[in-house]
Amino acid sequence: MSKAEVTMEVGNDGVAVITMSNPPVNALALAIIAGLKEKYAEAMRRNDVKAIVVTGKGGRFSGGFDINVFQKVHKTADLSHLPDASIDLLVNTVEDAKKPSVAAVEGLALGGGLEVALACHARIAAPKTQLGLPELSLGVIPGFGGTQRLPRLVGLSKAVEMMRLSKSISSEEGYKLGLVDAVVSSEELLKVSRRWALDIVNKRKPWVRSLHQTDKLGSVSEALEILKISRQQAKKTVPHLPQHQACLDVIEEGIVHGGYSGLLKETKVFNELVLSDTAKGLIHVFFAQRATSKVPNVTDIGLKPRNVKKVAVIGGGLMGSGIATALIISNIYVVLKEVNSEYLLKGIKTIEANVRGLVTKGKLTQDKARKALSMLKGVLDYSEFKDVDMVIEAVIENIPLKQKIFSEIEKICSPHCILATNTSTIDLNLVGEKISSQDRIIGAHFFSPAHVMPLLEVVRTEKTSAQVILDLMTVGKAIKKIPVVVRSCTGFAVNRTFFPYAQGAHFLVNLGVDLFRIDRVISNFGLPMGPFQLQDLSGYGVAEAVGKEFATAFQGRTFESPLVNLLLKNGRNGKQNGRGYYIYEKGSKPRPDPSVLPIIEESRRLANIMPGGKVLISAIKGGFIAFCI
Ligand SMILES: CCCCCCCCCCCCC[C@H](O)CC(=O)SCCNC(=O)CCNC(=O)[C@H](O)C(C)(C)COP(=O)(O)OP(=O)(O)OC[C@H]1O[C@@H](n2cnc3c(N)ncnc32)[C@H](O)[C@@H]1OP(=O)(O)O
Repeated sequence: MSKAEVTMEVGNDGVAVITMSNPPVNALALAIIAGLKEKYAEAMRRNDVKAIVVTGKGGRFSGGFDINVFQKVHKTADLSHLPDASIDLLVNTVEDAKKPSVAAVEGLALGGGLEVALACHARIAAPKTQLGLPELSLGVIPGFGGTQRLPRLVGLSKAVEMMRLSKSISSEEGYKLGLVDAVVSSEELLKVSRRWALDIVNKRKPWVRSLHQTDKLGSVSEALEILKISRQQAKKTVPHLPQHQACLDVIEEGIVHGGYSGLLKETKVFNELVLSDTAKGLIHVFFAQRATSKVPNVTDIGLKPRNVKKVAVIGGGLMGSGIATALIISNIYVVLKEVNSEYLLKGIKTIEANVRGLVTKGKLTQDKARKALSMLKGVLDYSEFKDVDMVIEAVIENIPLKQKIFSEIEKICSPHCILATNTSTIDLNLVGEKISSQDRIIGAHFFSPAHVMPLLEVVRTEKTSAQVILDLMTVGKAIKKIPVVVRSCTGFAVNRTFFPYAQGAHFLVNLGVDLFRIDRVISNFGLPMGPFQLQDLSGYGVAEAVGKEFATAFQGRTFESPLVNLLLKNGRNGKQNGRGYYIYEKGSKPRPDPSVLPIIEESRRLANIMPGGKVLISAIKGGFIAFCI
């Protein structure tokens, strides 16, 4: 691991180029921050230095403050790891220095990295550079002045949107907004930045200290109105996350009392949030998510991923069409196979609707949508399977059917073709029982909607080869998923965890607890929705199939609720046919469906676990909540 360092080179033009180097993202480790202070002090002392350019090595400016430091703080609860650099470094040393600084920004400038650039007197960026303040996604707020400088450069509304959604913008958009002073090619970046710095010295360019700019803030009353609306949005969408309101409070402090006061409050609030449970949890997730990409004896044995250009998806239902969508929008050619023209057309229509939905949400351009759909071919047989690099089977959770399909595709596909199943629960050894090439069997368990949800369970058996695992992990990353490698057992990781949770919910309902109250308790606890609304989304057929698998795998240890089967008999299948626990009407939130209550009563009668169940409500309620936590 090359060490973190800050270098400085002074050119004949009198410009000192200070370069941060801390691969792979030039994170602002404490050594980098100390190095910046040291080089700046030297640059200020030297008479041959007229101006400074700050840049990052390796085509990236900086990915922000070193998040490892937060982990150190969490372990020790010792904030001294976080001495104040916002004022000391970025105000006193950079922004208020007697010599101007220009940031030469390439690749990405995120968090503290962008904040260093904001403290400079101009920013020159290479094309498509990623600029953002994603600190709220880590449970904190920008702590190097971003809450004050960003609104003063791009305007309050845009700044609040970028911070609250941890949404980056490109250097091109930054130029339009006034965050970036010029966008030039990588080759020109340093030259233009040096010239810009000298132009500031010679008064040919403005010497801008963004902390003191107010022209983009509008009037205080307008600003307070924007913040009021943002507060209401945060209260509604993320009521459990303290960093959102805290960020708005800090921004307001600076608007009402001035940028410097805002900085002082920012540092205080930042240090409080660093120790919050939310920050501890989200920073753990940050590293845990990256740790999943390191799989012993797979990613560390020198294997190179093979190029997967063409994938066959078998089954154009909810999951198959979602998987096909995820592949084609990432430029992977898809052959979608169904058993008849009606189902095939339905699958293709679903994919087209998925792609249109992404365009409507601004997640895909029209051109990319057209290109994606051009990479989809519907078939009714295996004739196009000879040259596919991977097959993903996504048919119903029926073991004999899956075994039949795998026998067929093993005969038709090339010997290197990856044979994947999207099963959510069935043991892969069972799925592949009838084929010989067990090393190519792997689970590609997507989560509905497959073209949206980021998690991809990569399920391996004892025989799955390291190459196949690596190939699927690579495809997962290419289609913007987070691949997590798990072993093959009933339920793999997610459903094995989810199943007892769902069981508990059904247990309580059959004990007499109000179903809709359970959903309210869970959504008030902070999950996106309760177990029954979620069951409406995934459909009752899945719930019944998964329930049977678990009952078989854990005989005598599961509670078999009659409710799902009664619902199916009553012609209900959740949101899919508009008849679930809730009523689904376009444009409005799901409403409890009173016509489901008699079915629930019937389930209680059949389950007969506790007549009425009233006596246990308090204990159960406590137990259930504890259970969910
Ligand atoms: C004078 C002395 C005084 C000392 C002062 C002390 C400070 C004072 C108080 C602190 C104030 C800080 C204020 C600041 O506002 C806070 C922040 O900046 S928080 C961090 C904000 N940045 C981010 O959230 C970005 C996080 N990273 C990413 O989004 C992505 O990594 C990326 C940068 C977009 C790159 O993505 P990829 O190319 O996919 O690469 P990976 O994600 O796999 O990452 C590769 C590798 O790098 C590690 N890494 C990435 N970012 C950071 C980081 N910011 N800090 C530490 N490490 C980082 C990542 O974990 C991977 O590591 P690996 O898994 O390979 O070991």
